[in-house]
Amino acid sequence: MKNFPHISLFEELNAIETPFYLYDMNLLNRTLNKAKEAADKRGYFIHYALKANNNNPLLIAIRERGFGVDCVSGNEVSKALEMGFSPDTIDFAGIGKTDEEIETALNAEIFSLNVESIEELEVIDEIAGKIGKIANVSLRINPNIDAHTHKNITTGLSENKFGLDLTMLPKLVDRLHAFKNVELKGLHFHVGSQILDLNVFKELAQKASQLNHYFYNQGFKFKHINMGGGLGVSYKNPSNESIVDFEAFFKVFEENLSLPQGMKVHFELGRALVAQSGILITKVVFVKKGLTKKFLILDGGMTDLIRPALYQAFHLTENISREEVSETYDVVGPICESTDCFGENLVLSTSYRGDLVAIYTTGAYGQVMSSKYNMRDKAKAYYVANGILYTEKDYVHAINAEKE
Ligand SMILES: Cc1ncc(COP(=O)(O)O)c(C=O)c1O
Ligand SMILES: N[C@@H](CCCC[NH3+])C(=O)O
Repeated sequence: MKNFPHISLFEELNAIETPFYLYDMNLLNRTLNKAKEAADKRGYFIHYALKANNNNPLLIAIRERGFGVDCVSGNEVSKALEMGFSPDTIDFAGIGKTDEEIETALNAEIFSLNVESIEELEVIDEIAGKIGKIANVSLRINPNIDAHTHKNITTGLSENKFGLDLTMLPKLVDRLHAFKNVELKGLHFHVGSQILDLNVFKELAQKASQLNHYFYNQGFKFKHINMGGGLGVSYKNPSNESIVDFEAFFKVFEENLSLPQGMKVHFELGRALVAQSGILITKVVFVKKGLTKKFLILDGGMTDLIRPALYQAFHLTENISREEVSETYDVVGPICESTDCFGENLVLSTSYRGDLVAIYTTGAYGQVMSSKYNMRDKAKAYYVANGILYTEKDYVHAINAEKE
């Protein structure tokens, strides 16, 4: 259990019904502080990509540091507003916004609707006209950059369902002046997720600067440029690399963006802000001997954490009930699907029925992507702060009491 930082709480954790998510609020706060410090010193603004995790304690910490929110559905916009984020810090992306979702965003007068097609722009213009609003809009351009990440989470290559293709720009520019109820505020990019190669961001910064220049020369003087999210985290080494190098990330943009004076630079980070703060805790139900393999069958499965099944994603997995590392297992969940497997040939402590197993780096795209398939109950969330274990209600109560 080299990586488990909350072993002093073992008895309490062992008494909770598994599987459950455990969030480290001290680590979250340190991560947010580092990100903010590196962004603030360059005048950059971060919208947290709420899709990564929408639990209230995390959103409160994010709001309190003055971050905005990046949303991808009308319900996410409503959630951000409900949690007290100021409308002028909320942006809304997504290729298939419904009329109702567009209306929700327009009525709330959010910072920007990030538009992904000419067809969408036409509808936004029409709806804004109908309800007497001027829509704040940014154009999501697909810069045709290879994000060098898993093919299922890359979004910036040509003929991707996301964004406006570069070849369409002349046609787009011709049409832009015709929209009466739209104010073009900025450009938006996002090329993929879990990007570890900073050269991808260097290429993005350079291409984005050229594209902004192209629009500038056509008379479009945008107020902001949004570089999206996508910064990756270490799934292999969560305890040694618990906080992403935000300084190095923002420096790439500082060195490679070339923009007119006064233009604001925005980001939409999700995973890098919250992934390492979450751990999925699950219990060994059976240790099953196969013909040549041993299976560790857990009570947590792909309904609780779908990333391994969906993207063949690796998450470091440890038996936290025992010390010595000595056996090789295929670690699987109980769901009736062959892809319900957290990892093959993983080396863990010799494990026994009832042991607790920690699956790390699950704060982003973990709990939010859970389902009730097989009529399973959803895993609950617990929070640790300063060595104390809380339910969500108790944690929110404690931080409110602290403020009084
Ligand atoms: C448009 C957009 N912005 C931001 C994000 C956040 O990405 P990440 O969690 O990789 O930072 C995503 C998800 O990939 C996205 O699609
Ligand atoms: N959900 C994905 C990333 C997609 C991000 C949204 N565009 C993951 O778990 O890695």
